[in-house]
Order: sequence, then structure tokens, then C-alpha cells
Amino acid sequence: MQLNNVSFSYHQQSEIIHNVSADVTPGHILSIVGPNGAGKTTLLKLMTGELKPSRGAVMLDGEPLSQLTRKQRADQIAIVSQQNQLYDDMKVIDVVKMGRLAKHGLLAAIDDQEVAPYLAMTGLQSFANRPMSQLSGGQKQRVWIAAAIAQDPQYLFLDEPTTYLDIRYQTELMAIIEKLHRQRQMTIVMILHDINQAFRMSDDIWLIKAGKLVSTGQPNQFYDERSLSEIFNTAIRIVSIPDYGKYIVELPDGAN
Ligand SMILES: Nc1ncnc2c1ncn2[C@@H]1O[C@H](COP(=O)(O)OP(=O)(O)OP(=O)(O)O)[C@@H](O)[C@H]1O
Repeated sequence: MQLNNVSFSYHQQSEIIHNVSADVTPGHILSIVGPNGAGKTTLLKLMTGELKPSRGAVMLDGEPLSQLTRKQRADQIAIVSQQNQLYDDMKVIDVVKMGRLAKHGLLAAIDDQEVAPYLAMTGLQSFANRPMSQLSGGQKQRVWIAAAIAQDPQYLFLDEPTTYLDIRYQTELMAIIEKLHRQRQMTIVMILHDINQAFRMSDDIWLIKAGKLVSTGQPNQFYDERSLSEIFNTAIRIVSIPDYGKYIVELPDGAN
């Protein structure tokens, strides 16, 4: 996937994304990081085709994403975003089956066995027949991830996937993502607020500030206190933790 001079504004308001050009390397894990309101979610939506660039283009296999049909996009791209309550009446297993709809066209044609691996991967077997309304936020989040994986996409986009997840499930989710990446060579694009998680997990980082892609590279290139402090507009220190490595901490107000 390539972004060629992509700019975007909502409803002819002022521009939110300014002239972003970059390549997504196939089979890599890419994390988009940056302060609140920087334009991360907007950029992600441009990359999934949910939004169309005002100028420039997002190219997928050499074709503008905007020219692909919804079905063609669904064959290649799956999205896990902050979800609504639309599916509260449905059973978990049926929501996961919806991920297979692009392949089958009809929910009734999808066998329980077909989605069993995705339920197992996300630890949802015992919840398969529960209605969504009876799940916690973290359990629901895992259902959305299972449904996205069930789509068997080349690109998996996740907007803040660890929201609602406690530390154990955050770690489990990251393990699932690494497994998908390893076993299926899936390309993963995530927005992560936890910068340490992002740096530890990713092959590539895109740093976004005020709608601009201010830098791209491998995580180890970003361990720089001054530039991180500047980007996040707060005092940041990098400490070394034995058996872990470098860890980024935000200093409390007034400390230096
Ligand atoms: N539907 C919309 N209409 C108009 N402006 C919007 C809309 N959605 C987002 N914005 C604006 O676009 C800018 C970027 O928002 P976006 O959600 O992309 O940022 P973000 O980096 O993902 O933020 P956060 O880290 O807080 O989730 C913000 O100023 C926001 O107010």
C-alpha cells in the first residue's frame, strides 16, 4: 500500500491531513503514534477507504483504493475500530461469522467449525453462544478482533485495539497479532497510544503531529528524549529496565 500526497479535510473545513506520502511494507507491523487530535484515526480511515482523500491517493496493488468496490476492499482489508452497540442482540459466534460474509454472502451458509479457530485464537470458545450485550468491554473487543481475522485479510487495521483490555489481555492481544503476522504474513497497521507497546511490537513507526507525518522509521530510531518530548509536548525520559530494555516514561508536571 502506498500513500501518495494524501491530504484530507472534513466537509470543506480546514485541512486535517497534510500531504502524507509513505509506503506500508507488506508483512510488517506498522504502528501510527502521535498526540491526541493529531489525525491518526483520520489517516487510518483514509488507508482503509472509509474516507476518500481530498487530494492525492491511497494505492493498493497499484490501483487507487477509491476505485475498488466494497467487496474488493473487504477481500484485502479488515478493520477493528471503536465499535458501537449495533450488534448487541447477536451471539458472539454470529458476529465472528460476519467476518466471513465477504467470502460466503450468507450467514446461514457458514458452519460453526469454520469460525472455531478464530474463537480459539482470541480465547472466546466459552462465550460463543452468549449475546454481545452480556460481554465486558474487553470481551467485546476480542470478538471484533476475531471477526476481523475471520475475514482473512492481507491488511489488518486496528484503531486503539487495547482500549478496554486489562494488562493480561493486552499482552495476549499483542501475542495474537504477532502470531498473525508470523504465520500468515498479514500486514498489521495499528494506532497505539502506549508508545512502549508500539515500539516493542512494531517493525515500523509513523509519527504524526498536527496532520503531518513528521517521521518514519524503525522503533530504535525514535528513542530520543528531546524529539519525543517535542512531539508529545511533555517532558519524556528514557530509562533502561533490566531484562526489558529501553522504556519511555513521561515525567510528572514540574519534574525535569
Ligand atoms: N467527523 C469529523 N468531522 C470534523 N472533524 C473531525 C471529525 N473527526 C475528527 N475530526 C477532527 O480531526 C482532527 C483529527 O482527529 P483524529 O480523530 O483523526 O485524531 P487522532 O490522532 O486519532 O486523535 P486521538 O488520539 O485523540 O484519538 C481533530 O481535530 C478532530 O477534531
